[in-house]
Amino acid sequence: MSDKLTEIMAWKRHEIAALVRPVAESELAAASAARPAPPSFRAALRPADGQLAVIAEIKRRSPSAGPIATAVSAPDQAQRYRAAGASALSVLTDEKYFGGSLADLTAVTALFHRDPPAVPCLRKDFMVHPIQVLQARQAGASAILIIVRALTDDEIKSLHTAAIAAGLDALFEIHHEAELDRAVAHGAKIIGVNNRDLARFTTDLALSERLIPLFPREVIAVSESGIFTAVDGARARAAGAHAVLVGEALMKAPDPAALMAAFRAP
Ligand SMILES: O=P(O)(O)OC[C@@H](O)[C@@H](O)c1c[nH]c2ccccc12
Repeated sequence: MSDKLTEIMAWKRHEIAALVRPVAESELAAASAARPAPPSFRAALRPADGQLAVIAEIKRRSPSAGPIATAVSAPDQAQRYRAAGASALSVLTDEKYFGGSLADLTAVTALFHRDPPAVPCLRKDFMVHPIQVLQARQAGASAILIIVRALTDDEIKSLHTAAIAAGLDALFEIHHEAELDRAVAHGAKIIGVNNRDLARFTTDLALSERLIPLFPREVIAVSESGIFTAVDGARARAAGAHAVLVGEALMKAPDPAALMAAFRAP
């Protein structure tokens, strides 16, 4: 595992230590039933028109890019992305490394509740315990992230079981072929290739081109990171991606709608 990812996961375990307690599937189901059902993340990634789905990420900064758009309001950015045609949103909720928060996610889903239509939101964070899945459901998320290379099989099983109990989808993120086998073994329905190597902070879409063709046909494929241009979007589509997950390029785009259209251009 990359040293930066190791560092972040260690921080995350420390950060949530005070919250950690057993979380029964019944509690997750009750938390889900107590709130309006969130829009389906999985359905958003297979649009009826067959076009490439765009998951637009709200990301103020990152270890690899540094500051991106540090003063942006999450609800404002969410509205901008919705107006631009985003299929779904990815909302960073890690504060230390990415400048996000659970409050951001709650504000975005509350906005969509007040002012429909709602766009499904992925809670983008380093998940290590079901308590974070409960937090995600309570914040109105539609999906959570499972970073395969950073978790044991028991941890993955625990998070995936909790997500299912809470009525959430799970985006399994991989960076190597061995991780694809693990994700499939866990019954992943949505698998993303992170084109960024968190050890060297390099990105290479060749990773999506190599790994996505190996996915089982029924799995929804997402190409994540380092997608900036129409060519990048075309490469992801040609590799067999159903969706792209884009942060920095869309956070910096003067016209997010034009950039999303460019990713989808035939
Ligand atoms: O800003 P980019 O290069 O478009 O990357 C977006 C997204 O893929 C990236 O932020 C990401 C992919 N996997 C993650 C896991 C945690 C935090 C962030 C990420």
